[in-house]
Amino acid sequence: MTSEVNSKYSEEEDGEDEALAMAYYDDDDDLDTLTDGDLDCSCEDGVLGFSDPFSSEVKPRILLMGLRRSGKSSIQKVVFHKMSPNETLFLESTNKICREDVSNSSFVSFQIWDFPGQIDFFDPTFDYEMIFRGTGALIFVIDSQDDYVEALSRLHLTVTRAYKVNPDINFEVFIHKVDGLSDDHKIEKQRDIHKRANDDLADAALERIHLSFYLTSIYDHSIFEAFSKVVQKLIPQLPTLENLLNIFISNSGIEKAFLFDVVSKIYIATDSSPVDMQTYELCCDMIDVVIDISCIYGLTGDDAGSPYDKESMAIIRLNNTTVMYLKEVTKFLALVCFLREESFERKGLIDYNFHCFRKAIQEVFDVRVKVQRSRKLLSQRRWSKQATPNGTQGLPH
Ligand SMILES: Nc1nc2c(ncn2[C@@H]2O[C@H](COP(=O)(O)OP(=O)(O)OP(=O)(O)O)[C@@H](O)[C@H]2O)c(=O)[nH]1
Repeated sequence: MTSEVNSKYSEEEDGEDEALAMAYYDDDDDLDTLTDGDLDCSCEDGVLGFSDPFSSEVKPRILLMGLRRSGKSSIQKVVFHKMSPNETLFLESTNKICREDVSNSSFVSFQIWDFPGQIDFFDPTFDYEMIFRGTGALIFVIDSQDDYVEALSRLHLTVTRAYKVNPDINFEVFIHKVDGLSDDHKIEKQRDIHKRANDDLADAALERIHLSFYLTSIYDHSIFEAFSKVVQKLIPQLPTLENLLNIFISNSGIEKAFLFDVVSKIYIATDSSPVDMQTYELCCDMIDVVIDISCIYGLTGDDAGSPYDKESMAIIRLNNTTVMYLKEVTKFLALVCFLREESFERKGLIDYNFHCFRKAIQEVFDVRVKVQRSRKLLSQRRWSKQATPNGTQGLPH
């Protein structure tokens, strides 16, 4: 395997008024163009954050719940704090709700709430209605190496309570610690847990509650993949991003492309072809290589900046005629592509199309920022109206 990692790569000129048009790849080496209309980057509700119908904040909650020692804190530490899986052996039990903002370190913006193992819904000091009301996703972690009868009844109680308060929550069940199980055993456990959990809901006449199941472990990439899917469901512009990726790869002779949040290694979108775990793992490894090499060789002594910047790019040639190509999209996002060596000969074309892709993504982000600003203004106005008894005074300009 050979690799080139270039943190000082000069990009094409960013012409402000340049038409958004993507050149496309075909076997005849022709270059044609697609117009703005083909690149549908419209945003239905105009927010590239997360849908949060309950508050003016664009940051929904992701709750981590489950029995004691099921692995909740480990998941959070490994995915968002780069803790090595072995270090989680020394984590102390969580005894109060730990809230963490994930928005400062990466584009993917939400709050994670890590709950202590045993939550008592009947405890009057625990305002679960308030908590569930602003929740986007509830992740329930089940330890697959332990007896899960109690976990299933806890799952049922939690889900039914949460659903009553907020039927829009996505319910995600992580069948966790599967590293100790054989492949057959994993499938068998998943089938059994799936059946029992859904039977419990059917018995309570709550079949309409949809549970999604994932086999996870902190000792491989499965936890990152599962988290990626949880997060993707909360991005209202996902179809737009997928659409842009589809157009980009089909016009550039690329086989697969992922849009990654570099800090967490969560992929926020990919094209519509199926994801295979090995490809995803290779992408994660590539991001690690780029960040590590950039940290060692990319930062000068007086430079306290980030090892990942707008000039970051990398090419890795695998020994099976596949090329991996990574490029910076925004401060927090990278595009990682898989393509055949012969397609990579048309790198100029790919770079041009990438340039158009990046512009389109930027437009989607700009809409998000605009909407965030107007939401903030709106909530400030509401607040100032509430502050004056007759509501006649508006917000000072
Ligand atoms: N084998 C294996 N062990 C894991 C995995 N995830 C977590 N663990 C271990 O499970 C134990 C409990 O993990 P925690 O993260 O503290 O569990 P928790 O759910 O936060 O526990 P409480 O804070 O008590 O609710 C630790 O020893 C972890 O190392 C996994 O994927 N595989």
